[in-house]
Amino acid sequence: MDFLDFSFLKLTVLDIIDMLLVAIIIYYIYNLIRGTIAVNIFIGFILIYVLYYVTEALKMRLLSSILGSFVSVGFIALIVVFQQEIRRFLLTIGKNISLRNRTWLKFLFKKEELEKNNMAKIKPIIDACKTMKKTRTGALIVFAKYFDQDAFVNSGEVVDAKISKRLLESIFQKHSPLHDGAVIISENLIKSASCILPLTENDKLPPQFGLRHRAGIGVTESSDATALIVSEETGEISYAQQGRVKMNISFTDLERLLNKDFN
Ligand SMILES: Nc1ncnc2c1ncn2[C@@H]1O[C@H](COP(=O)(O)OP(=O)(O)OP(=O)(O)O)[C@@H](O)[C@H]1O
Repeated sequence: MDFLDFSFLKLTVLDIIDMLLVAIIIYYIYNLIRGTIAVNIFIGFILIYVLYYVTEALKMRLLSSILGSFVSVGFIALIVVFQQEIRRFLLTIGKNISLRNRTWLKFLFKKEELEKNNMAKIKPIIDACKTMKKTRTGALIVFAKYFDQDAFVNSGEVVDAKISKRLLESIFQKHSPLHDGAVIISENLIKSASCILPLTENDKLPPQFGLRHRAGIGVTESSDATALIVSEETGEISYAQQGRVKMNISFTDLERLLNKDFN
């Protein structure tokens, strides 16, 4: 069978390491975009890429040249389509580096002291959520690790105030002029209020999720922020992270999540 050349199947140890590394990268990319519509585009692109290699190895010239040109242009298209995910990926790398620095900080300044300080920051937020849950006050609070001036300030009102239970409750109470939209917390401050966020396009969300939940999830798809949503309808608290949402969480869970993500 001269026309079939399977010489490309000869594997060396380096090839196996190479494939393992590619598999790990693909797994991480998949994990990053799981639950978002980007996953379908990603799977489609991987299939075309595999097909291209198969047709090239089988020397199907016409098909492989068509797929080849698609793959080369596809890389540019991928950058455009996945710009939000690429941005999140780069932010995750940066975040991991700063997390490592924080581990050193814990060695330098006792772990318990950092946790105590963190709890002092989280408590007013949890207490405000308890009240808003009871009074069925809708709220959307975003915790941004990097405060993106353009994204958050342009659409809302600058607040730049210390985090306090009463301030959060006042912002979200129904008659406040700032109650519509999201509050952004960053750098230990309530940076802005009444911010308009990008809505998620995820079509697999529960039907009861309206604009507040969609905005909370949307902001976590396009940035490394996390979002806390108090439902006006049910008082339920949801927590969104990387485009995924945990519904109806308890205050103990909320405390654990904020302790992990907001410091
Ligand atoms: N793009 C947006 N960015 C930030 N907040 C938004 C955005 N769109 C809508 N909101 C907020 O969501 C509110 C409307 O919420 P809606 O009832 O549609 O949401 P929901 O997810 O069903 O939540 P709830 O359970 O509280 O009703 C608006 O009053 C506004 O405060």
